[in-house]
Amino acid sequence: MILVENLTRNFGHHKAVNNLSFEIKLGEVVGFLGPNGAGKSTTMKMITGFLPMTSGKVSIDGLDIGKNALQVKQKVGYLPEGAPAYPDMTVYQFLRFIAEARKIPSKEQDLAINRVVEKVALETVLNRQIDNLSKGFKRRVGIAQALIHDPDILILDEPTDGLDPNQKHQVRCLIEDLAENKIVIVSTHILEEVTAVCNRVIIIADGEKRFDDSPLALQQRSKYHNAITIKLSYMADISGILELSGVADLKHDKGTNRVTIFPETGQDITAVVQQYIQSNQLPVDMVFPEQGRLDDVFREITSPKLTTEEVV
Ligand SMILES: Nc1ncnc2c1ncn2[C@@H]1O[C@H](COP(=O)(O)OP(=O)(O)OP(=O)(O)O)[C@@H](O)[C@H]1O
Repeated sequence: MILVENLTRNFGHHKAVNNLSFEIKLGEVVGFLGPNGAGKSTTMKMITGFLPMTSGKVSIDGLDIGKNALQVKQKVGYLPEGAPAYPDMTVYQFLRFIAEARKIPSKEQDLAINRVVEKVALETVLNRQIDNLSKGFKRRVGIAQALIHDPDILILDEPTDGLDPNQKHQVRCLIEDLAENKIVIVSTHILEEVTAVCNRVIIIADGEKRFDDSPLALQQRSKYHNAITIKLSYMADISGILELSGVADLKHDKGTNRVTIFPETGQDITAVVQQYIQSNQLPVDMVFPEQGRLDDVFREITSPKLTTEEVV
């Protein structure tokens, strides 16, 4: 278990992380989200013991990181932002080097290297120089080094940043696979990542926690959650839709002839809308169920807090 209590880090007068508290249990895959400069990497570095905190407390399985840094680091695998490695080394040399640095006994190193090479599928590039690998493979090498000592906790800072869609997909599948019996924290500013791989979302902005709940709860904050958009092939009278039970509002974009129908909170309006379309023989080309627009929710959650003077 990870327990973070009132974690704070100042750089000069700037509070990069401000009084952050949360608790993460085994089996949780946490998306740690925030805009650029929100304090994600600074938090990750403090949780992994790579950066001293200004104040607060981090403990892992009851061990205070300030007092037991070495023991805590043995429990944690960390992929820093940008997945730094030694570019002149081959993948094998790098993993061997990390196994040494992690003080894995010589007799167990081959086993540890083979295990992560298989897990992360690095067999085909084992003897290639890291510098010459694609970004996707470089990232996988970074994940392999984080896993080499078989940690219970995996902290990945922007693991899919800069990857193409196929590579992103591969890394996400890998994270899902790894998450089974670990705690995984994935720092990202990519919203789709959260719904793809995480079962919990923590959002920070200006170093402070702004949201901590499930990805579904995040989607439910969107006005578009469970809304339905229909595309009309030509103009038709749709005024009766607003009278339907459970419908809160509608938006008609006359340029594209798309109508978005918003439900009252918690209502499922699929059946009533479909029935209305049929009984009124509306010229509908397509029907799109909406999941919720996370971009809007993210903007709302992370927008700067207004001061009392600004509110007045
Ligand atoms: N070593 C440092 N010295 C001074 N300021 C720093 C240092 N490291 C981070 N900061 C500042 O602290 C704030 C938080 O930075 P951090 O890198 O943690 O943000 P982030 O959420 O990871 O951003 P990004 O998504 O851009 O990586 C930023 O304003 C950053 O400029």
